Amino acid sequence: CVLRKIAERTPLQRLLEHLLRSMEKRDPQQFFAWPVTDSIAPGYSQIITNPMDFSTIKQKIDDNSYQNLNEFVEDFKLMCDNATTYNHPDTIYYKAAKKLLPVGLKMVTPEKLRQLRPVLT
Ligand SMILES: CC(=O)c1cc(-c2ccccn2)c2ncccn12
Repeated sequence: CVLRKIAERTPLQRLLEHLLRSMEKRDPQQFFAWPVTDSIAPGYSQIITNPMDFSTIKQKIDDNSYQNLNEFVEDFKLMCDNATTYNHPDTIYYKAAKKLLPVGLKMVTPEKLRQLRPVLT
């Protein structure tokens, strides 16, 4: 029906949504769920020129903005790097980012991705 175009998912979108859900599970306090505001983080927008968070990644998946897996991984790394740039090492946000980065990167190793194929096709 031309009026209600159901958003069909490409295989890449299905892979990225699966990976995003897995990464979000490793952020139970939802520190990375939403954009960081200047009200909760003074001067944030002056210090962090390319902000990134899970909700923005989700929107980019839905908008089919990622051409490949690497662009998605780059945004995940950017999100974690922003947190270690803005926050001091003794903060919960810095420590959470330091823990989340390797966990997220392990999800996209060739070995892990091979295990995924049957599930996602
Ligand atoms: C990710 C990050 O840098 C962050 C998340 C938060 C945050 C996230 C959810 C609820 C409250 N704060 C935050 N607060 C102060 C300074 C930095 N942050």
